[in-house]
Amino acid sequence: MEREFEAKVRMEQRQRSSGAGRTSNLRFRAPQENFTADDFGMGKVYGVGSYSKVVRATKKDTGNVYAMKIMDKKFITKENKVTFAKLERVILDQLDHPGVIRLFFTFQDNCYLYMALEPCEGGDLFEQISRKGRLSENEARFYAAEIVDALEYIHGLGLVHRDIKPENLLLTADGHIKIADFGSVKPISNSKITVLPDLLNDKSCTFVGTAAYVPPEVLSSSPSLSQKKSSPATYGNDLWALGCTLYQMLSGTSPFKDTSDWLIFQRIIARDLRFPDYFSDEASDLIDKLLDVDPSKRLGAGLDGYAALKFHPFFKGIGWKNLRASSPPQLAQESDVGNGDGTQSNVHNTSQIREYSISQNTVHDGNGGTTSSSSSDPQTNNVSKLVSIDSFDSKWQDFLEYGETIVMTSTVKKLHKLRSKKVQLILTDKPRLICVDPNRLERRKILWCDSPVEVTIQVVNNSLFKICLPKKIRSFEDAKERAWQWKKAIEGLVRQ
Ligand SMILES: Nc1ncnc2c1ncn2[C@@H]1O[C@H](COP(=O)(O)OP(=O)(O)OP(=O)(O)O)[C@@H](O)[C@H]1O
Repeated sequence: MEREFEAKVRMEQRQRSSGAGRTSNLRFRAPQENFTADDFGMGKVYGVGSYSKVVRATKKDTGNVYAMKIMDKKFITKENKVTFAKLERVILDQLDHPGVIRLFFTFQDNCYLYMALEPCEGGDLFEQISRKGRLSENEARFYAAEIVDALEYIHGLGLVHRDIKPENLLLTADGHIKIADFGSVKPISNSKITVLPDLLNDKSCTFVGTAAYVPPEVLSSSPSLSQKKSSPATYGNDLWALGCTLYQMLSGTSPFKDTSDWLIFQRIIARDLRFPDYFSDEASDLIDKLLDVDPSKRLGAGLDGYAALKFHPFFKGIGWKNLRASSPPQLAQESDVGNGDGTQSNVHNTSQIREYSISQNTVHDGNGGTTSSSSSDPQTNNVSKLVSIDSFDSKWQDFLEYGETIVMTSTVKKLHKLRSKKVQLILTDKPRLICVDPNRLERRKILWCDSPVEVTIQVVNNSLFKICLPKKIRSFEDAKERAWQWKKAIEGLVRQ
């Protein structure tokens, strides 16, 4: 795998030195350094994405702090994510806007690629919505304005982000928005951004976004999402996602939220959109215009689109020229509990749809969940992805025995009567299912280990599942909606 990765990089370098393509004179602003991981003190994990882990890293000699995006070369090669990683590197290198995460430098070693990014200590917009339940109109207006300002810049360069969602909208320590995660970006034909031709043409770049924020035209252009057919990338994609994000800020949940991706897609295609009555007329009107089924008619698309968007009555009072100098909303801290209507249902609804099929073979299980009869089952595919990315996180290594590997892990809620407790569930290849206190980093229990003991998993819905042991049933809620993945992973190990 590693060789394959190096070969791809070498091929890219050869193409560059032979002058092929539009990047023959591409010089990186953010240099490729000869640093090693030992040059940094690695701190807390900011977040884990589908192909990376982002860690707070302090350069030992300068004391400078970075958000270090670390990608396992074997993992990204195996999962065909090399293009995403390279594309993000090349694009971020050329972006310069206060509303976009800045890339400072990159380096690599035998196993990992490292991207030193500007750190965002305020978490992401999803967390703010979760903590507050829902945002006030003033708060939502401010964040929406900063997103519009950054999108105007990105679109002005001829780029479509294609994965705008609250999780990718990060917050600085003082509360300003920065757009992150440019792995799905698509340059349009006359883009001002320089990109290697192989990055533009690579088939592994097929991408349709994140279920809850995907516009209807992307769904109707790929009846089976497994088809390697490029979805039409237009600025309208991001404007639709902006409309969904604004709706989510104001209500606490995304507008087409449902219990499975399949049902979400049905609601998007039917534009099954309902506005809560506490939305102001201006907010409803703006969202309505961003969620136009015709991408070219969405407010913000078209030639003078951004002027029309910025002058919408919802944005009345926004000082567009001084946005970054004006005071952002107060950030809610982790201990703050939201009490709006959105709190209860505010679980991540962001499963990413990249190259697998969700169409004909998906059937409903009668419990509000879905399962699939085919080998291209998304849930099954996700399990194999998680095997790698979860093993990538070494925080839980202390709980393992020698040679034991993590198959899947998640912070979940253990539900008991009316109470719930946060626990870290760790499934290993031994196999064992370990329950850890994630705050104290102490082992609480081994729920199950390889023995003649029968274990089955009952899925209640995408988030809720029960681990059924002969003498005990324990209920859990996985906010990342991985109930089906837990079932497949645990029962898969039982069968082996
Ligand atoms: N600059 C940053 N500062 C602080 N946290 C960050 C930064 N960049 C990313 N993160 C955190 O790390 C998480 C993963 O980052 P990112 O989305 O870039 O990874 P990814 O592997 O491309 O994931 P995916 O494509 O699944 O969203 C983010 O959701 C966020 O919580």
